[in-house]
Amino acid sequence: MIDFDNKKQVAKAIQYTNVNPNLTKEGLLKHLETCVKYDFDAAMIAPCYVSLAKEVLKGTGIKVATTLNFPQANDTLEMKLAALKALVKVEPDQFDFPPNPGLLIGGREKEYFEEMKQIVEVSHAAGIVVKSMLEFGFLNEKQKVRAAQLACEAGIDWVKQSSGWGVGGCAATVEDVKILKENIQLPCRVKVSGKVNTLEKMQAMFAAGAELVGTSSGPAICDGLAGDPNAY
Ligand SMILES: O=C[C@H](O)COP(=O)(O)O
Repeated sequence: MIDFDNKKQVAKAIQYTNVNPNLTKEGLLKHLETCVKYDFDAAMIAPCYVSLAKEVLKGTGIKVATTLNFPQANDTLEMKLAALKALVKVEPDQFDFPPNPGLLIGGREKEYFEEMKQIVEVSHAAGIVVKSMLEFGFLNEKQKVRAAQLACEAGIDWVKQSSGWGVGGCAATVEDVKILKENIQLPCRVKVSGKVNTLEKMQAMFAAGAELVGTSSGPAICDGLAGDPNAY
């Protein structure tokens, strides 16, 4: 567990996110500048900006994290793998992707699992860390448990209860973080996201088992201010 009185440790548990489709190159550069200023763990940005972010953040130790088939989740596996092939070429350190919730809800666990497994295999071979956004807003209790277990079995590095963009109130809850934590084992770990916009909320999520947070309120959290609840 990090020391929440230590700003450096707090910053190093934050992946500062701006994956808005209307983000311009200038906006991206400002975002990266903020990542450097606070020394966040990662800049979480859209795939179209990975190359530029890699160049700008070179030597800072700040990771470049991005997304795959985000936020919709329902491309075919073939499409996801083709996009992944292109993503591997621009060398992000990590990416977050949503496995298709409809497969799990429809009882097609094998396909749900297989999708994650194949994505993990390609990514790990390229040295890329993979996080699954399990979109708990779509799932009932039993499905949430299975989603976490299957992601862990498939070799996913980090499970996350939501992209922060899904349905069903995508705001993170302590209960959902606990479900993740209780249904995975190391080396799989828990990332949380969705309206985690204050230090207090981050602290509560970490007490429940999260070790990383994806948030658009990184600076506000570090400065002890309230983040923008309507950031997205
Ligand atoms: O980490 C991903 C989400 O987009 C976070 O957004 P949010 O902090 O505005 O809820």
